[in-house]
Amino acid sequence: MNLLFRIGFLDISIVNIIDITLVSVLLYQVYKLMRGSVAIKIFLGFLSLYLIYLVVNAARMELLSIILGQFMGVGVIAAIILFAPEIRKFLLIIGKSSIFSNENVLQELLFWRKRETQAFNITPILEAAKSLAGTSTGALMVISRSSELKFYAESGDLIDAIVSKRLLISIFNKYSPLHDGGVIIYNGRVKAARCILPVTEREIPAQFGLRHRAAIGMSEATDTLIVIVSEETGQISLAKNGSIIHNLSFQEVREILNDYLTGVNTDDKFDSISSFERKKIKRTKEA
Ligand SMILES: Nc1ncnc2c1ncn2[C@@H]1O[C@H](COP(=O)(O)OP(=O)(O)OP(=O)(O)O)[C@@H](O)[C@H]1O
Repeated sequence: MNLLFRIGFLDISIVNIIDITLVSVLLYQVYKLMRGSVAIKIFLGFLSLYLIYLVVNAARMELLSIILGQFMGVGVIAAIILFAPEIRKFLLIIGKSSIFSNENVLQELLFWRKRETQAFNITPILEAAKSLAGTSTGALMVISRSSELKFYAESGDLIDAIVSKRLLISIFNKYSPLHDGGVIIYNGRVKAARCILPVTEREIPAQFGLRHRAAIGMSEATDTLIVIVSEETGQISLAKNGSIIHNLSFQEVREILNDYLTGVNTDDKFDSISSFERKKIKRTKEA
């Protein structure tokens, strides 16, 4: 059964409406994924060309339709090459939200294993951050609640030691061979140090260098919370889901870290990069 509606001279069926709704949702998701990156301009260019192609095709303008049709055919391959990072990110997001992304959930289903608790004592992390900030020592700590992040851990040196203030301070000490890159902390253990994290490709405020770029990139690619201690200012920031909160007090870091590890939604606390810029401009004007 396919109900038909007549709007003007157009006959629209329920299937058409579902089709249009799904395409709109998909396009919006793609737009959200690319917002702020250079790729959005290329995407909008492609979309405009495709719409012109549809109109030209419907109007039966054959010559133009053939030319644009050829361009669209090559365009798909070109789009795959041009949008490779965005396609990768899109697939990662799907993987992240799927049941198989969580190693423990999979193990639970397959082996009926009891899930280990992910909440652990965060005081050593906070005290280390405080001490590192006090001596303006740069640090990047990736806290994961759902996975060991083996792929990223293997890019650095595997450690697998109980997290402690002394250990973290030793790792990030400027003279330590392990201080470059990020540490990965999972289930109360420092899994690895000197890890290379993915760098965001979005435009971010000029004040953020590579350390912050890597933290934002890691938060885009995984469900992790990243603690950043700035070497330049000694300030502490947190990154999650591609957003960042800057210059936090230790109490704020403690609260957000606690909420994250106990599964409370903290997303509303994080500024998107654009709103961070807007707030900064407002603060400058007010001063
Ligand atoms: N892809 C990456 N993965 C992990 N760590 C990285 C990555 N890129 C840079 N870093 C770390 O960031 C350091 C460089 O930080 P940089 O000064 O450029 O950043 P920043 O955001 O300005 O931070 P700060 O405020 O501490 O100066 C490097 O020494 C390295 O430890």
